[in-house]
Amino acid sequence: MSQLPDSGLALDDLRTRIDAIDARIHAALMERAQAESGFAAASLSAGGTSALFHPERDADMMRQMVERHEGDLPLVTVEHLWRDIICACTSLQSDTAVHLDGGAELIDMLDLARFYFGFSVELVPGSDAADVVGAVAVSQGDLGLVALTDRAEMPWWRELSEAGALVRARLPFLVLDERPADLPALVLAQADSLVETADIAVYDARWTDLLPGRLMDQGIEVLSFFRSASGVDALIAISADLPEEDVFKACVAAGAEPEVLRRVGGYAAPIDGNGDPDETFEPEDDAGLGEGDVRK
Ligand SMILES: O=C(O)C(=O)C[C@]1(C(=O)O)C=C[C@@H](O)C=C1
Repeated sequence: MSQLPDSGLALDDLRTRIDAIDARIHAALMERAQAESGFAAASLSAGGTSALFHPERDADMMRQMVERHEGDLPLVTVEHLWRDIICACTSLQSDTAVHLDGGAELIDMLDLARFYFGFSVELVPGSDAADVVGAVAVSQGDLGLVALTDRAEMPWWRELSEAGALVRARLPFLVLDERPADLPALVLAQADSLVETADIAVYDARWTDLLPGRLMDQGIEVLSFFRSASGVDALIAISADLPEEDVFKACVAAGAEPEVLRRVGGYAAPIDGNGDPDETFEPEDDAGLGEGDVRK
């Protein structure tokens, strides 16, 4: 009879053990899918949408997972399995499609979409980010996936609004030095009351002149920017603890006095999967900016 050196168990015994574990996993999956019923109605009465997309809750669950994770199985594998399970369960409650930004490499976009939303949701290719914003805004609770590039080809975030689509999550959520599905992206969804609980607030900020290099000193991350004829259109991220007037002051202190400053969403702070699970991800620099007031 063949033996496996690490466990000392015979092949048949190992298979019996695996069968028992699989039966427990399968039973738990069926139980979870059943437990999901009732969430759509509860979500609507809590001020959410029927989409059953609650990224702050997702973030809490992922943080718990990171804390209890041990052993050889890569954390990112557990993340993906868990995302697939969540989306398979929610798709029993609501039909949510995900609209994809056609401006990004299709293979990267598909990888990201399937990693986070599994195979239970319909994917709808869009022509560009603005198209995705529009599609989410008029949908029955669909989501949008927009690739984040330092420099945008158009200020697509101008169309984000409380009445339409807002930024609701940032991907990848689990930040690792190397990981699959690593295209930086934002998830868009229709406004719901739960956006207020996000860790990080996202603003549409516009000012004349250059993009100052001192924004990061004020705790402002430039997610993306567009250089217009009159100045800069930027999508910026800053702690959601700050009231809007303090965000304005922070921009002014950095040398970018906004003519427009509009809150256009928020997201749960990504987890740094490389280090201490209690620490949230801190971006290394100002979206690749150097020291001076340079990028035009
Ligand atoms: O806890 C919720 O609010 C749910 O809607 C349930 C659930 C889940 O399946 O665990 C589903 C979708 C959300 O994104 C987060 C969690």
